[in-house]
Amino acid sequence: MRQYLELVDAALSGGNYKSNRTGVDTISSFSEHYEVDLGEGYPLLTTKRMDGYRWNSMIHEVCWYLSGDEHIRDLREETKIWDAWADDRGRLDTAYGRFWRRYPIPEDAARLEGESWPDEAHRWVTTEADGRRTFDQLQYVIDTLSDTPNSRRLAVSAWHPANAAVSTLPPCHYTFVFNVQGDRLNCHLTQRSGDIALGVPFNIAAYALLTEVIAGQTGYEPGTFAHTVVDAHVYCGTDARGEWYADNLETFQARLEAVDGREGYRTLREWLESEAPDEADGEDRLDHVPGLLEQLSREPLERPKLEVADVSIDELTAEDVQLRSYDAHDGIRFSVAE
Ligand SMILES: Nc1nc(=O)c2c([nH]1)NC[C@@H]1CN(c3ccc(C(=O)N[C@@H](CCC(=O)O)C(=O)O)cc3)CN21
Ligand SMILES: O=c1ccn([C@H]2C[C@H](O)[C@@H](COP(=O)(O)O)O2)c(=O)[nH]1
Repeated sequence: MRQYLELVDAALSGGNYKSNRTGVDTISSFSEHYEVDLGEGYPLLTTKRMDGYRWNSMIHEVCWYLSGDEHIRDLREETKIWDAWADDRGRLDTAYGRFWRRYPIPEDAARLEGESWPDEAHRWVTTEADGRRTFDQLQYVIDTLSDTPNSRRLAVSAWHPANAAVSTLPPCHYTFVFNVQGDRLNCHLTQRSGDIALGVPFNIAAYALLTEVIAGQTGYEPGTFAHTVVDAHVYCGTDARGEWYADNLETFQARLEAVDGREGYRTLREWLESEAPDEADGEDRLDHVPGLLEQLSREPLERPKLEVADVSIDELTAEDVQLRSYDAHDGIRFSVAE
């Protein structure tokens, strides 16, 4: 997908060196935005292989979001990608789906006079087993798309400010809005923080899938997926390896600017590997720059297609989604900064 390569290039060429809570440094860029027409195929990356176990992780992650679960007990049977942020009972306070499907409604005593809140009989309110009331944002969007498709209020939020302030890992992709134009269903995602090499390819795949599923359920054609990433970053290593970028970013960026043609990215990668200190022992591939330069050197291939069974968001399983006509360059391994 061309737009992903442009995002990689924009962050590397315009980004600043930035340390952060993980201890793995980054090259970081502010407010990157791109748009993809889902009518031209499914935007799964082809410059690295994303089928097989990566696809399995992504699709089960989406099913976990849709489940509304606050824990990863089912998800971790399929993939380890969230294990590092959960406790041994599988509890995780970055439960996207918990807020998508079960956003907490204030108790009666916590409400102020004049505020509007739905009662327990309301269409999208659930009274849970222990009596607490929650709101299903995603079902609200789906039903409103059928009833009042021109609504400009089709927003879903995974952000609860008070929870985010104390959470181990507040949601990264924290709000999305659907918008109908003609017969097309568009989706705009805002992400506060994006790990361009590892997280963002999953995020693109997940929201493009979600848009296709909801378009199918509501009778629209999948339209544009628009994505804004506020802190768009490339991890570049720890200690001496990370610091090398602090001291040499200008030289690196001048060389990147001078690249002419795809082969030039490979030459830049070779220069980088010969100049930068090796990664510390046991810290292989926390520097994502070489793997991303490799991707920039590859020609994107034809976009694949998705086939999604006609089932509701409550019934959707991994088997209901088939990837068709997918061909990709070799996989690239990156390590995750915790
Ligand atoms: N630094 C960082 N980057 C992220 O993308 C990220 C976090 N932290 N923390 C929370 C979640 C977890 N996510 C992750 C975590 C790991 C992979 C990962 O290792 N992906 C491998 C495939 C691993 C697998 O499928 O088993 C890849 O090559 O894409 C991807 C997304 C996205 N998020
Ligand atoms: O879906 C996701 C989840 C997480 N990320 C990345 C973005 C950051 O690199 C880390 C989160 O660290 P913060 O310090 O909380 O920003 O995880 C992602 O890209 N996509």
